[in-house]
Amino acid sequence: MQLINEPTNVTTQRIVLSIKDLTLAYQSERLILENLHLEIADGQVHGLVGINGSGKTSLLKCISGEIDFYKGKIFWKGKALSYKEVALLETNNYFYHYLTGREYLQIFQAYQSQFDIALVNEIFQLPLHELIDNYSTGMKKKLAFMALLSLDRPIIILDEPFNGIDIEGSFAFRKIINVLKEKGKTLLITSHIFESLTNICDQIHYLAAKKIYKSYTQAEFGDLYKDLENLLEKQNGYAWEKIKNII
Ligand SMILES: Nc1ncnc2c1ncn2[C@@H]1O[C@H](COP(=O)(O)OP(=O)(O)OP(=O)(O)O)[C@@H](O)[C@H]1O
Repeated sequence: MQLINEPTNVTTQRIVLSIKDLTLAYQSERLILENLHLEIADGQVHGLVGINGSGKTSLLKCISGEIDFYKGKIFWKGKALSYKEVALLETNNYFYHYLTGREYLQIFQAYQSQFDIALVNEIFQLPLHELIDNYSTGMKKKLAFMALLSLDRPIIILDEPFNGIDIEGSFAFRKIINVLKEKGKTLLITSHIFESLTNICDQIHYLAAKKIYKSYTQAEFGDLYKDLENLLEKQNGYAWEKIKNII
């Protein structure tokens, strides 16, 4: 039996999600991603970190099919990836104003009738009878996460899932992510909360200079933290020296 967070050796596992030579520019034609490569093995949870604006959300949107004007190829099990393989939790979630939480989830339930709204809500405790408009930011994110769980897709992409979520909710999210992993789903998650990723990921990728700059296995997560500290020091060393004189 393999423990959930036991280090996995990616070289011995079958690569299922493969991104090759991905290059992306928006209208301005400034390159956001350039010849980016990324591989994820079957049933693994991978994290994606990088400074604000480095292109994490853009990459996730390419994988989920929301952006289709990139160059390069994305493969799922050796074939061109279809957006139907992917479930995406976006950073910000938008809802129709006049729906209650329950009505929203019932739309998803239509696709998977065995999805038990009441059971899942025992974990999240949302006031499902209320209009979503009256939900807080964190409650909306929980609702969107619940809806995503009803979609039985092999690739699950979570963009900043822990943003705005209370401690209990983050704990529940992590537990559910581990269940999804046990069920063989492949997950890619961004987060600015380093510890939220180290607890659940098999690998973490650092996105910088428009590509996957460096990838870290579980045994190397400590190096990632040190690398980030060193990078910050190198880039802004002078400012760090002087800042105490001006604030
Ligand atoms: N629709 C768009 N049109 C033009 N430029 C965009 C668009 N969306 C994102 N960008 C630019 O692409 C770059 C990458 O943005 P992206 O949102 O992918 O970064 P990120 O790493 O997810 O950032 P953050 O950590 O702040 O969420 C940024 O410079 C951003 O301004």
